[in-house]
Amino acid sequence: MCGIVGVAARSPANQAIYDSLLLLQHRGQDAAGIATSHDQFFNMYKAHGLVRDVFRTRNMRALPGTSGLGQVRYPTAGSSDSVDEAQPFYVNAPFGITFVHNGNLTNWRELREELFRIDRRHINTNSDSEVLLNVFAHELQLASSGVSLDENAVFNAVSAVHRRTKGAYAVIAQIASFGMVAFRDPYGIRPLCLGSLATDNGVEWMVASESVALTGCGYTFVRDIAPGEALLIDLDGNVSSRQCAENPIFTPCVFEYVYFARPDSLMDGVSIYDARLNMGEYLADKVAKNLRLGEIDVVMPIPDSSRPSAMQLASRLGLNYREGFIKNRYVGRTFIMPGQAVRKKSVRQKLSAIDMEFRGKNVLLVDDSIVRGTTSQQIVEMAISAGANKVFFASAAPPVRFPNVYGIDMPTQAELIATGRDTNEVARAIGAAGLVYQDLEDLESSIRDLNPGITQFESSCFNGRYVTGDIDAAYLERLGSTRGNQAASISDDDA
Ligand SMILES: O=P(O)(O)OC[C@H]1O[C@H](OP(=O)(O)OP(=O)(O)O)[C@H](O)[C@@H]1O
Ligand SMILES: NC(=O)CC[C@H](N)C(=O)O
Ligand SMILES: [Mg+2]
Repeated sequence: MCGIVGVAARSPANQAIYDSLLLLQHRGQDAAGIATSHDQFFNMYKAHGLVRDVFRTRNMRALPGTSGLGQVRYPTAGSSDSVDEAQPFYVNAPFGITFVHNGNLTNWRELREELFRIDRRHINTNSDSEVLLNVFAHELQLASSGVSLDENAVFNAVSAVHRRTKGAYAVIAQIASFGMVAFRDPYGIRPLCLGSLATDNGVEWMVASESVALTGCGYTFVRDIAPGEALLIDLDGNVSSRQCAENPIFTPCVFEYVYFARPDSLMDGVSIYDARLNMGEYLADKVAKNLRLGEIDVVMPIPDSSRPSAMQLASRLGLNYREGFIKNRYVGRTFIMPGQAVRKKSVRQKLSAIDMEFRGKNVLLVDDSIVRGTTSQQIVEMAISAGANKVFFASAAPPVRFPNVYGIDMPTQAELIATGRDTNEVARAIGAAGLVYQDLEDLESSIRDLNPGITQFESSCFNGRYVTGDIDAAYLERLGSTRGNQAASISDDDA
């Protein structure tokens, strides 16, 4: 789940891009990059690491220009080792394009083959994003051949991208000496929004994965980009847009609301914070049905993402709410780290228990989700060694039982703790005295209650339904044997 940003400003853009990437850091911790546009040149710098480690003053100085793009990466194709797969990407023809992508294409292997055989384009990495850029570049070449590059050609190229590609993509691209284009796949699986800032020199624009990047940099949130829509910001700052998909069907990723997005973001008309409070409300009702409330002394969140849900659950049930785990603020998010060994080690480095909150008590721990069980297994253990009498567990999301193919790196069923286990068996596997999972219907209602316009969700990791229609057992098997093995080898190396 990468974070992407594009800035079309009236003064140097590098600092605003850097600042917004810091605000999107929770979406990708593996690599960061910025490409700015100055005169007819692009300047680019990308490397492994967190934003604050990647960019030194000298790198920032080498990024002049009033517009540019940035990305923080969480790999879902290729590997985290290759800096060539960090973003932005660049192609020199047609015109010169820099490009950032959040999401994951599901037909990128076929497209790569097609690009080479028919379109005569070579892809030099295993990144699906490089494939997506080359499809866009090829289609832009076709759409502008024999005519001058204009808005029509750009929008026609995006329409062709929608026809050829499958999967999830939120994209921002810069076309040299022409402008910035941003678009979202026809299902709007990954988020993208627009903000503006009035300055003495005119209006500046920012496009970003989450509204927190806009507001944190002083921009005002304008609107979400619609599924299938493309937006063009020309060199004078004029914005135009067009629906480029034939049949857009809004189907946002439910996991953005559960875990990925920051609580202070507004996404597709929904406050993430409010959605998580609602998740706590619904979960509370299920907890009340499944556990004996009189047995619970205290409710605790697992920092950070579960806090709003845990707090709301406790308040609805009239139970005490305490913080029993303290988070080391210098350790990043565990779930998006590459490799199981490093994820496992990080939970211990990241969270420690305050013994006095546990001693002799029956605690209900609340997390936003249980995926591989890395966090919950260790946290229950820590609670018990801190002196807890009984440890119950509640998850604000349903059991994760299916691989994700749209930008969350969980390629195999085998890695998911709920695979082949019912709720009681998962409870035993994580060492909990009782476990309550949210129902999918309630999870979706938590979000839909705040925006009834969302009629369906991309909830494949919970229900195995893949909205793009191209995912079958053979696809998942191939994904597991390629990416799953790769993930396993990362964990071995890191162990
Ligand atoms: O079952 P698992 O495979 O452990 O995955 C689920 C856990 O991972 C995430 O936390 P993370 O540490 O990534 O981030 P957070 O600080 O935002 O909660 C999520 O919030 C759960 O706690
Ligand atoms: N999580 C993402 O959005 C990843 C983007 C792209 N698929 C990559 O692997 O770099
Ligand atoms: Mg967590």
